[in-house]
Amino acid sequence: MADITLILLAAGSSNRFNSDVKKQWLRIGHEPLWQFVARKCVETKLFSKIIITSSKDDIIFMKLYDSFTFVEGSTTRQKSLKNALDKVESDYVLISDIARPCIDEDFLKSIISKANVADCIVPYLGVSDTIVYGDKTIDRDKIKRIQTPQLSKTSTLKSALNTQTQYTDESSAIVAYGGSREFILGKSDANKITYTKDLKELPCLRAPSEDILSGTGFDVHAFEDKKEMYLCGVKIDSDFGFKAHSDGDVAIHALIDALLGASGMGDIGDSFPDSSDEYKNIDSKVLLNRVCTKIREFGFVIINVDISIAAQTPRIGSYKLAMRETIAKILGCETSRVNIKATTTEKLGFIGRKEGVGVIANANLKYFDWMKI
Ligand SMILES: Nc1ccn([C@@H]2O[C@H](COP(=O)(O)OP(=O)(O)OP(=O)(O)O)[C@@H](O)[C@H]2O)c(=O)n1
Ligand SMILES: C[C@](O)(CO)[C@H](O)COP(=O)(O)O
Repeated sequence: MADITLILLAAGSSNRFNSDVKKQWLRIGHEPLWQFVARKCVETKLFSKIIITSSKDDIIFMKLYDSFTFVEGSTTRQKSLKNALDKVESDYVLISDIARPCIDEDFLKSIISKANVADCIVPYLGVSDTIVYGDKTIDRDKIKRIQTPQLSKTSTLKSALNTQTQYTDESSAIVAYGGSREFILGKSDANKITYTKDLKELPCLRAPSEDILSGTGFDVHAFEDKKEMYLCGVKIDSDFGFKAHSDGDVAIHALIDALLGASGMGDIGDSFPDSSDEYKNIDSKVLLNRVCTKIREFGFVIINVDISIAAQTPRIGSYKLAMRETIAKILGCETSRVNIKATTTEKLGFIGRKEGVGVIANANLKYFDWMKI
């Protein structure tokens, strides 16, 4: 069998999908869609290497899920593809949109079996409706809806893409370059998710798991004179604040770790390293907002959070409602889904000696149910 590298393109921004969730992160059972597709392709044993293109922001999290070769994408499909092609050494390369999740082994084999027939093997579907272009009814038998996966000779495709012209698929680039293209009949299972309505047409997609995912976060900060104090995003009336690289909002930091824990997305230092100047004195509400956006993009919904603040000083009671409201607004949930508790440590330990504050937070998430869209 020919040596074939598979490139799965997953660096798009899902604009037309128009949802909080990016289509490549929709959950099939527990798996994000990109992993569901890649795993099925691994199981076919047809490929010597699998490369996945993804946005720079997503790659760090994808690496927590699996050990494929991840390559940073770019602003267009073709530019993302070129980044991945730089890593291809095999004679043939099969390229597919991650947004075509229901391609199966038989379909892949039927495309690969034509490897020697042309420079690019392309699946297509015909159309059965009348087609009008401007005022003119055109011959619909000449219309082809082009699908992926497409199999190309690697050297031909690399040469064909050595251009500034942007093509919407590999076969168009190869034909424009003077290469040959062989069409084979595609299938509706290989249709692409572009809009949310497309999901209903794809038979292989299982519902997301109904499991509840729970995470815990813990953080401590020492007091520091002459700083403003923020807890849960609320300014506290105090002569001192917290020693920290950021604004020191220890409660938001614990909450971020709880959310990252529940979603399996590492910890706060992985996302916002304290070695980076970008985060110096940063408002922790901005960090929480970024984490919430990512959590939603990756297919999670926040159920509730619970925050326990251990402080001998300051007294928290009068701030609790403002804290709940501030956090709920950032989380995009009802105030009732955010609970704030406070306790002293009965003057024991570093908290009791008024040297700092400790916070434990808990978060519960579920998967976004795209079947209800
Ligand atoms: N800069 C880009 C744009 C697209 N793609 C990938 O190319 C495939 C086809 O693109 P499309 O369906 O248009 O996806 P998006 O670009 O995400 O969608 P939209 O145009 O609606 O934002 C997708 O699997 C997408 O992830 C990519 O790798 N890099
Ligand atoms: C490659 C493709 O899927 C073939 O139909 C299509 O051209 C991708 O276009 P998009 O605008 O990037 O979705």
